[in-house]
Amino acid sequence: MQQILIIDDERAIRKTLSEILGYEGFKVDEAADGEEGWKLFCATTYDAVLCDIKMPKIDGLEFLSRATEKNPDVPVIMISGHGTIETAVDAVKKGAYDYVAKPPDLNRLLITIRNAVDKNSLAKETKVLKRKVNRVQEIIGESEPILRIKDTIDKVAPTDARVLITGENGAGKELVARWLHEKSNRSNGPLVEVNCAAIPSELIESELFGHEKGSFTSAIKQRIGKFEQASGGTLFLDEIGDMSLSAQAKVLRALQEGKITRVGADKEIAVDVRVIAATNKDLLKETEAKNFRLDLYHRLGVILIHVPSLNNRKDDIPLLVNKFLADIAEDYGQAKKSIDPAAMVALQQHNWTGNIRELRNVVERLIILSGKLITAEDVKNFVLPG
Ligand SMILES: Nc1ncnc2c1ncn2[C@@H]1O[C@H](COP(=O)(O)OP(=O)(O)OP(=O)(O)O)[C@@H](O)[C@H]1O
Repeated sequence: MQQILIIDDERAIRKTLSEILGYEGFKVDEAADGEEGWKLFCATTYDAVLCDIKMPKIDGLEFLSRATEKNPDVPVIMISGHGTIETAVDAVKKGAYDYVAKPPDLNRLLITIRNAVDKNSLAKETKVLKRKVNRVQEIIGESEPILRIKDTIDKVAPTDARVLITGENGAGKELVARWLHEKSNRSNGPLVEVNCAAIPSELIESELFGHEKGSFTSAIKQRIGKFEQASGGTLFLDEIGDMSLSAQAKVLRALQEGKITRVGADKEIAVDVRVIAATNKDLLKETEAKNFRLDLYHRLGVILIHVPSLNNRKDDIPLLVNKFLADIAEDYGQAKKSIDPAAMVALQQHNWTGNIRELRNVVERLIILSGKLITAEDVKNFVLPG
């Protein structure tokens, strides 16, 4: 139920407003002066406040300034008597949502309150959504290797040291890179990701360093590369093991000198970028096979983080399953399903690929196909072949 606070020293006005708003379905609290109103405001998060301007002790403007400082999302509507209209206009400039004149026109008052409450709930929804979108997903796991990885992230993130993250596809390398950025002093800067395997080798240089208009046939306008885009932040080079040797040479130069040159340009541009790289390949083997430059390997791998596959940290499986059960239920807008301990053991004993996405898909399938309680039978029928 939406809650409104009415602050007015005239009892008759308080009573009338309170009755009407109560009739309209709001829960209403009343305060006879600014001080009492302030105490109530501090104790409850109201959906809107109606506040008289002229009051003993704390007056309406003082209340407004405290309220906007404490919780700027709660709309405050001023009630102005004779001679305070100018003050009311001033209050709106200082952050009041609106004002109504005394005696209030009840229709107008109700519309104003409804609009204010709607605006407030939209603001709240937007905040929740933004938090959901922006938040980096937690690294789930309490196994020894995961605890070690979290510890390394805490130690390494605030430095500018380059990090090479290895592990199978879907093991969680990108998640580690995101946390390295999030916990670094560069977290207000951009995190720019490049999937080196997804870009054709003839385009990778222009992708990384940018190009000048006309520098090659399809370069119809100037383009800023990922190194420049990431300036002040972090550049995440994913699948670095798939980068061509000629691009490797240029990346090496950029790392050595802190400068890049756009394709087709003569001018060098200084870039302030921290590079984090990841690969599912064994880069040392690739250097032996002459597919990867050893000097670049050493430049990139100041700190090495290996993300082990699920089979090497089976203790984490129940935690991950529970997390996915909760996340997927939330996505579907359903209550979280329970899982029988025997079903959990069956999942834990399964021989997983290194890809955590596989486990998530399995949990999603179980949620869709099982009853309220996921049983070992469900796991056998729907998940584990053979
Ligand atoms: N420890 C973890 N806790 C929770 N979720 C995880 C964990 N590790 C990975 N995930 C999730 O699994 C998925 C795959 O992880 P991520 O993309 O980081 O892997 P990757 O190794 O970078 O994969 P790729 O090699 O395909 O780029 C993502 O949705 C990620 O959020």
